[in-house]
Amino acid sequence: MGLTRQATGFFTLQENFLPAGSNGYVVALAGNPNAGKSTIFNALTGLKQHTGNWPGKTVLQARGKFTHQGHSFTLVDLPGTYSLLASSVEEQVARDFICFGRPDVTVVVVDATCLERHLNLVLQVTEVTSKVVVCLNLMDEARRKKIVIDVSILASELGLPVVPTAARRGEGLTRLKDVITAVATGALQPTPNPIVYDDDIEAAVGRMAKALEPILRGRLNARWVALRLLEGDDSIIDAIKNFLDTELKSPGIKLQLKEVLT
Ligand SMILES: Nc1nc2c(ncn2[C@@H]2O[C@H](COP(=O)(O)OP(=O)(O)OP(=O)(O)O)[C@@H](O)[C@H]2O)c(=O)[nH]1
Ligand SMILES: [Mg+2]
Repeated sequence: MGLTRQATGFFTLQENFLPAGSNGYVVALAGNPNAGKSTIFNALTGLKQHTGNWPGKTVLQARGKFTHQGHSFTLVDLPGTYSLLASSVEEQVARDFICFGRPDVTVVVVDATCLERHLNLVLQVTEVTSKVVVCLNLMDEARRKKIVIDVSILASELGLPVVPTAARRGEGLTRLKDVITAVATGALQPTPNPIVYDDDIEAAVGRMAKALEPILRGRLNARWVALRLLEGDDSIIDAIKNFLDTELKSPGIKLQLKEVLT
């Protein structure tokens, strides 16, 4: 019967973002609502994705292209999301793309005027992928509010490149493209500082991840999946079934999970 629609779920997801003939690197733009993702998207691609002052307006991901230093990029503007826990449609769209769309680079746009709140998503994304660039946007607002951020300390604490921008004025966007290019080509390899949990959680996650590795076969970060399962986020089981056509409900995995939890 050949490949079924279901069996090609992963490719279907890619097709949604990348129509036939697309080439080059894929860059995801993630971030909390109102961080300035669509403003950056429009500035980089020349398209006119709606921007405004209310949260959650980008519900579906928009796609556009740009070239830089001789490389082609497809930029995907994701809906605003506070977390990757997929508790709303927007969060699920963003999570699914970051996890299963396999972007070459994920840019997390954060608001420099309320950095602490926005860094939560940065940390969550680094649990899925290390190919992350932090875009520290709204720097003009931060300056106006006399907020001073030591960008190099922030970068070394996170283990990630951090690019300050004021996207509405076009500030910092060339450097943002330089850094995206460096990460996409592998010239720059971010090494995010891992989040370390309590010993008992780490032990459970370690065992669970080991059981998941042969099933996921490098298509998704096993540690991240283990954390979601231990947290009781069952939506990841369905997403893995959909996009990777892989069953996590097998008796083997259920048993593993039960063993780890007891
Ligand atoms: N002052 C200032 N305003 C900005 C900057 N970047 C974006 N904005 C403004 O912030 C508001 C939100 O920007 P958007 O680009 O729509 O934000 P978003 O992250 O796409 O929002 P969602 O789609 O809801 O997730 C708009 O009014 C932008 O003009 C910036 O660097 N400085
Ligand atoms: Mg938007």
